[in-house]
Amino acid sequence: MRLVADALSARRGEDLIFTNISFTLAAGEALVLTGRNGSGKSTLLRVIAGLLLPEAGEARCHVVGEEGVRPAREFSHYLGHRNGMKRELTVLENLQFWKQYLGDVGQGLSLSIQDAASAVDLAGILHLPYGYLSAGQQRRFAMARLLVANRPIWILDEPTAALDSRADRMFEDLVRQHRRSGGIVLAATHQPLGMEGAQTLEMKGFEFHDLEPLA
Ligand SMILES: Nc1ncnc2c1ncn2[C@@H]1O[C@H](COP(=O)(O)OP(=O)(O)OP(=O)(O)O)[C@@H](O)[C@H]1O
Repeated sequence: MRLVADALSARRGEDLIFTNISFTLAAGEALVLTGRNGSGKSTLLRVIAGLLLPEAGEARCHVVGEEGVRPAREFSHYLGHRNGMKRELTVLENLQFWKQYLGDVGQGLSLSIQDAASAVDLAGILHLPYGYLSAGQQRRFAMARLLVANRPIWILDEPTAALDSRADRMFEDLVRQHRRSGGIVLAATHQPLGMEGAQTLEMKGFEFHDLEPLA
């Protein structure tokens, strides 16, 4: 599996946020996005995940043994700033929904919901409504979503916000394990996050132009 971002440009509202971004990631490789607030990190991650249409270019996957290419979104997990869970449903119901909705793609097997809960150190509270959990517990279960459906590309936007240092390490291990089994990881993060040897890409954002003084 290879992920290729080819000359991507994206617009938010009227503004071009970035142009001509290209990179290639092979199985097991990772990319860390850096850059100041508002420089376009989340926008690029959302474009690759297929949640925003690019203005130009494409993000595609080359799958070993398959002819042709497929959109990167078909192989991607996206963990954004929000957890993507319904507060009124139990943790189990939320994860059941995601397991069924996302399904497995590529080689490799997903974990059962019980095993995913254990992997994020929260076995035993699957029956609780998601809204009852602490912010850190909610984030851990959002991470468990990455495990209940097998998708080779993990797209992570500040994934460890709200986590304590123990949970940071737990997530680092999950990222390392994912990469060892051939997974690809893209992240906007200020934490080390198991991203050893990762490529980095500094987002510059669009240029601010000086405003004309008022007459
Ligand atoms: N829905 C939107 N409509 C219009 N402009 C937007 C929208 N979302 C983001 N932007 C603008 O796009 C630019 C890039 O935002 P983005 O969230 O990609 O940056 P970021 O590098 O991830 O920032 P941060 O580090 O603060 O999370 C910013 O100038 C932001 O104001």
